[in-house]
Amino acid sequence: MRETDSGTPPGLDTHLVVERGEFRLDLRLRVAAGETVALLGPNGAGKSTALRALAGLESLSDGFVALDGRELDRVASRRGGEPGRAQWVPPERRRIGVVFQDYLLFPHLNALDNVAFGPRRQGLRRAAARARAAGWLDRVGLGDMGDRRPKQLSGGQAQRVALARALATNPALLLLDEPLAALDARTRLDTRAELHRHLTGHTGAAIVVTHDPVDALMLADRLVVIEDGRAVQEGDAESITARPRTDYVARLVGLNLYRGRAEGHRVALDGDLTLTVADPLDGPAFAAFAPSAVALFLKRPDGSPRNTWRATVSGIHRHGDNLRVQLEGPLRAAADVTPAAVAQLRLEPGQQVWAAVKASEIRAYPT
Ligand SMILES: Nc1ncnc2c1ncn2[C@@H]1O[C@H](COP(=O)(O)OP(=O)(O)OP(=O)(O)O)[C@@H](O)[C@H]1O
Repeated sequence: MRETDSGTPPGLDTHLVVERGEFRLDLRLRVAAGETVALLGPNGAGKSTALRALAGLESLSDGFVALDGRELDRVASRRGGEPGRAQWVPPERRRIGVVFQDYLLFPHLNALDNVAFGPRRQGLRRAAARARAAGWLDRVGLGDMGDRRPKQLSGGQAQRVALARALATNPALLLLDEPLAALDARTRLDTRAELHRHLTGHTGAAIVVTHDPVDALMLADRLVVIEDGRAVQEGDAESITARPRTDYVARLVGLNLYRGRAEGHRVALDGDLTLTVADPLDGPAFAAFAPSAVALFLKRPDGSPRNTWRATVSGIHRHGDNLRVQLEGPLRAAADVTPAAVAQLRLEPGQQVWAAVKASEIRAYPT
């Protein structure tokens, strides 16, 4: 691996602490050069605050930001009063490219000059900066739109110009805040694929903030889930999907998740229900199963070695080709059933049913 002057591997190394009234962001994060990390989390988790702090637009209460071995920000020891800055590089001198939702393009410059702005700042002459900008507009498929003002571009086009503008400076760190959120479904699909290509070609580190698990899975090498200012789970898509550790993550990946205590093949859940699982385990455990693993019956099913419980239907919604049935009772759970099954069982809110899940469909793992 390439090394920086200080001998550290290139990329981002940071500990962000931002205190703002009740809210506290406390996030330790490393992103290698060439790697894309998705920051995922519910509203108000602190995702945008993290990006703004990295860009230098938000003051750290504590911690540091180092990029390619160079410190951009460090808060001096806080003992005895207000935090001071031991190191501070202003936003415009950080090698960071940003695409923020509320900060897309300069309205008074055309697309070409928007993209040329960064290279100009880096000291390139006007003609050279424009040539580089034209090259980037080409790469995002907007070679013929250089003379358009932002208000003459569609949302998707403006987003691509913003991406070209961020990449044109060859940033060591690329920050994208909900890059696809404003786009309609069709444009989103195309832009996501295109963005993925650019991220793959980008040699610096990249962080993408998103609400959308599909965007995160498609764009990033690694996911970091933050809730209430802290990282609650991180890993690749496979490990997070297989073993969610919070209710938010479980909902995100579409699983029913419960906490309990395992003793061999039995997991006693925090309510008073005990599940039988296929793989034995001991100690505090999570148990998770997919909504599609839940079968519904009007009468208690017998014979098969299933987990069964009595439940009340609290809601029915369309979910892809199936219907998702929300169940209340000793276990709050979602069940995916076919429209035919809903009709046959005459399911409706308020109705009592029996729910069943096979032991082999339940994943149990330590907390
Ligand atoms: N300018 C501000 N002044 C005071 N509090 C703020 C400000 N901006 C954000 N907050 C608070 O800081 C916390 C983190 O907000 P932040 O915008 O970083 O979350 P987020 O994860 O990006 O959320 P979203 O997905 O809704 O954009 C929230 O509790 C929010 O209410």
